[in-house]
Amino acid sequence: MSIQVDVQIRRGAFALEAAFEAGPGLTALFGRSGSGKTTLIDLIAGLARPDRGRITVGGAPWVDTAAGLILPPHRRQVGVVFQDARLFPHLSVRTNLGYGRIFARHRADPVAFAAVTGMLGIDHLLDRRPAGLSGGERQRVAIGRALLARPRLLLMDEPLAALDEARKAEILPYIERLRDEAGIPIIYVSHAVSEVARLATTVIVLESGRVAAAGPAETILRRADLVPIHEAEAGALLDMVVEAVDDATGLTRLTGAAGRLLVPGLSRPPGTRLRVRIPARDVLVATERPRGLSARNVLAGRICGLAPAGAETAVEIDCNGARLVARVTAAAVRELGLVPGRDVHAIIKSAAFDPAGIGLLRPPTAI
Ligand SMILES: Nc1ncnc2c1ncn2[C@@H]1O[C@H](COP(=O)(O)OP(=O)(O)OP(=O)(O)O)[C@@H](O)[C@H]1O
Repeated sequence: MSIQVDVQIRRGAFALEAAFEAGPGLTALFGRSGSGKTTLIDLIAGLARPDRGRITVGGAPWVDTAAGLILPPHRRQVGVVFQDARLFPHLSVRTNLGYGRIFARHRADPVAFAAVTGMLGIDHLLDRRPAGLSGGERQRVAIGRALLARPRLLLMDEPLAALDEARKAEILPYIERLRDEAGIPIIYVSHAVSEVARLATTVIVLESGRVAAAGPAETILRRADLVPIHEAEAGALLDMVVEAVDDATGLTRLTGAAGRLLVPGLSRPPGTRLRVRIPARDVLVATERPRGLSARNVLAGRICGLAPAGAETAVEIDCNGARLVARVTAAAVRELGLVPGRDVHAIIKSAAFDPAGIGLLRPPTAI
């Protein structure tokens, strides 16, 4: 299932003109405040009408202005999750969940109900009222309600923005499961690099109502010129597998194309596939293998690109097919003679490994 969007709309002084395609997994719409993310969600959900354009979901046209077609929201089979959960306060969680079903116009399916509540970890909350739930629990119920309407597409507009860090950490694994198990494309609006890095299969960068870049999360997020919020947050995403707990250090040993990494604070069983984000600011470059260094993680590689990143330079390093990126000053580039093709060592500071930023990874199943 995929979705194709090619739309134009003017809202006051703001003009949106955007085209993109989203496949299975989670597609992040990423951009500064005011870049048009919510406008795009409104157009896909049917809450706004484009001046011109087409939206097609799984081959079915939802919008085709040339043909005079604009399906109303209730005929779009789309689930929407907003920043606030928007549950009915006087109803139990179980009844709130049922509301999605009523609009889907089909009868209760106890198997689907149990699968959704199990996936979101909300079985034990069914008889409670929203007021007694934490913010994270409420959002999980809101996601469950959207899923039980059997949408062909799930739109999530900054679903974690109103939660504190602890609640965000609690809900992120459920969104990972949703991405990997729900079997429907998810379009996810965020301006938090860490969230996008952890969750996104594909990233669409919006700038002033236009698509500035689109592609796999690994490719987009390491480019400082495309990470629009704070270029210091650009970084690499490495696909790694848990090997074992290292006896000597008690750290978890991860292995991947780039080599081995020792990471603190992870309790994942061997064989677990992870996405590890390594911010460019936490990577140093050495032209010889460093000795007498406190950093444990040193990966050998070859410079494959240099790009300006604000006052500094982003050095892209190919470590056996995996790409790392380091931010260094222009002076260091000159003094160390950093040029494409040069063999180097990337030293990863331990600050790079924030356990909250390490996500579970499973390839999305094609549907
Ligand atoms: N109904 C409207 N009338 C006029 N201008 C509008 C309307 N709705 C949105 N805009 C403008 O369109 C631009 C894009 O807004 P939008 O909400 O899509 O951005 P966003 O990327 O979702 O921002 P944020 O991250 O702050 O939610 C903004 O400049 C906004 O002021």
